[in-house]
Amino acid sequence: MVVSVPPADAGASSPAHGIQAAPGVAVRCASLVYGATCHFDRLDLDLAPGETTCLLGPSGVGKSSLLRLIAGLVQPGLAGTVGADDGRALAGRIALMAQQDHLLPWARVVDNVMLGARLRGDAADPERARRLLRQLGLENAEALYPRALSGGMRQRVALARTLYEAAPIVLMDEPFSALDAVTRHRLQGETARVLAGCTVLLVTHDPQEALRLGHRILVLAGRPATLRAVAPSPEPVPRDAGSAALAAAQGMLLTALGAAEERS
Ligand SMILES: Nc1ncnc2c1ncn2[C@@H]1O[C@H](COP(=O)(O)OP(=O)(O)OP(=O)(O)O)[C@@H](O)[C@H]1O
Repeated sequence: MVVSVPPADAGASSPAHGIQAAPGVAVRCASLVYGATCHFDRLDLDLAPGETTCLLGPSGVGKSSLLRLIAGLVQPGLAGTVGADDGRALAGRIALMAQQDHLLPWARVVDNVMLGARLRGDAADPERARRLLRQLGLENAEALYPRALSGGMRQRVALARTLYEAAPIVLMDEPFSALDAVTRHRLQGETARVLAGCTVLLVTHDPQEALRLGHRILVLAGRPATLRAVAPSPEPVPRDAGSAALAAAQGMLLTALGAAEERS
């Protein structure tokens, strides 16, 4: 999904991407019910303004559904209210990177990155798209079509397309899952830098990723599922993957995830 970004508010403090102040997001009374199965019910979630919240939990618990609810996508069985803490509408202020990359097969990489602008009828900025592609290690891929890309390259194009939107609220569903370990580590850092100051919800199955990137870490688990917070280590993000504090936090997070599996 690609959504439009209105002009910056006059006088608003700007996050690193220089567009708009990022609001907090409040999800209230969220539920996901299919037939007799209640995945979650009356769930509340707050995303702090300008911070990254990482969401973990067992497969099938409802993480992507929660993301879709915030994005305003309609899904049978999914309900709840979502609002911004600045009182303004969320529409046009969210960028979503879904699990599927949704690249257009007939458009070159650079045009896929600028797809949102094109769909809105906005002037596209090829230089900015190329800069993002370079940052994500795709400097030689801009003229290729998606059929010529590996799975990891496709995922990086989808990431570039999400970052190109410069939206103040960014929702990402396992954005680095198809990448090799070294590339993943590098792009986690790049992404954190580009998204500094944005309100981000990042779904991941990787505890270390959550610990590197999350100002807050939440685990969704149980049936019906509930949210539990796990303390991140105190350093600023992106955290050093090799730090002792991160290793200590990882032990606690793995224990929480083990308990979550048992509850689900
Ligand atoms: N149309 C449907 N009918 C019945 N159940 C559905 C339907 N669509 C989704 N579900 C169920 O909703 C649950 C939540 O799915 P969701 O994709 O949100 O989970 P998730 O936590 O993101 O999973 P994963 O980590 O594997 O991506 C799953 O158990 C899934 O089987």
